[in-house]
Amino acid sequence: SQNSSTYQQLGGQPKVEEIVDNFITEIEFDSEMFEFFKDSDIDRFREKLIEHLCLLTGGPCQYTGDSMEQVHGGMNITESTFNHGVDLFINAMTKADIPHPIQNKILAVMIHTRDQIIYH
Ligand code: HEM
Repeated sequence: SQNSSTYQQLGGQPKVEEIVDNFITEIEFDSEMFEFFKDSDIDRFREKLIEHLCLLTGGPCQYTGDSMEQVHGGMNITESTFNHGVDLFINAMTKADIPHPIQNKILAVMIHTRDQIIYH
């Protein structure tokens, strides 16, 4: 409905966690993406991405991680790598059975982080 948040529509915290876990699996099996994460603390990444996705979709969360610029600024992420990451995220949502209209709502808010993540 118009009055409920995207967070509620996608299924709340259990679904946010399922999407993030699926996304981590997608990254692990993708050599281009895994290269960026090979020295990362994946438990921290999981925790912060869950908070971030909850907040991004209007859920009752606080984000305690670093800013998108701080985290991604030194990584030289190209537009093509960013788009590839979005594709993996779509796979993660599809495997969590998120309906396509809800996927589109999530992508619409996520796209605002693009300029903070791509290398300029
Ligand atoms: C496809 C391009 C992307 C790449 C290659 C990438 C890469 C990374 C890497 C390697 C880390 C871990 C940093 C570390 O170990 O300290 C990270 C953290 C993170 N990323 Fe990305 N990322 C991408 C896109 C995104 C997008 C689209 C979002 C959200 C909309 C996002 C949200 C986050 C968050 C919330 C963290 C955790 C920040 C923290 O720990 O404080 N990333 N990213």
